[in-house]
Amino acid sequence: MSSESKYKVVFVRHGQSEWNLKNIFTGWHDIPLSEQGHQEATLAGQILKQKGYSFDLAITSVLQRSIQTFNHIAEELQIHHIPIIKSWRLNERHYGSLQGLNKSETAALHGEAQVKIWRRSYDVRPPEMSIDHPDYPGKDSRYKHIPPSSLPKGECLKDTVERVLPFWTDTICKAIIEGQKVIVSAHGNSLRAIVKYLDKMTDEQIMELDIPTGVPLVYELDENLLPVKHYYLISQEELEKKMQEVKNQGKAQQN
Ligand SMILES: O=C(O)[C@@H](CO)OP(=O)(O)O
Repeated sequence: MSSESKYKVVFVRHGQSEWNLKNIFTGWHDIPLSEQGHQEATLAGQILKQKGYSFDLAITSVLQRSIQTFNHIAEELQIHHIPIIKSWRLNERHYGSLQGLNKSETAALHGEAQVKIWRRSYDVRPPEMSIDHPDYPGKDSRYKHIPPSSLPKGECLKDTVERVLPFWTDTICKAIIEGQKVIVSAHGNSLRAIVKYLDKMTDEQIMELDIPTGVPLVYELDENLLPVKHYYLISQEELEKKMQEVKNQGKAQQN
């Protein structure tokens, strides 16, 4: 089995959004970056520039926080000209009727253990969103090409894996094999879906993985697109701090 690195792909979770800041379940709700999120995305671009990265193709979800994040990176790297593929398949995990609720208040009401199950279990779905909910994707013209039966009303990570992986294989892997340098600007849980697949993580292992906002994550892949190694482009200390911040969002009391 080859373990030589042949390709690199860079993932980045969008910078902090307005709803990350307010600690609200977000999912497919289309909320912009916060001031801190804009700064994190700019910093991600500066780090990539400083380390000599450049890209031929950008891939984002159809949610503005991922697109804004790439735009900051494009600004820093001066790569506004490269093609961007935007796909709903990279959207955040759909959080069902939890979307719009504060995570700490939900933990105070239902318990931290239940919130951890909703946030991080592999195959337990959050409560379903009704089709009357203002955020129901069937009301949004950007999803009109998707058959209603494929539109989520609330996903567990397993559901997200099932919609992300065909896109990973058919579009992202294809571009990587063609020799394109690809950056993927997406979301905490759509990236957890890809990472679980790449690193063959168990359903238990993935529960403990949190992806911080606005930090480039490099995967080196062999000729068969199997991972050789991966690393974040910030110090271990900063990384642990940022990962812990994500974990803490499910606590009834912050701090
Ligand atoms: O609210 C969400 O959509 C996600 C990402 O921000 O949160 P969590 O980390 O709780 O899965």
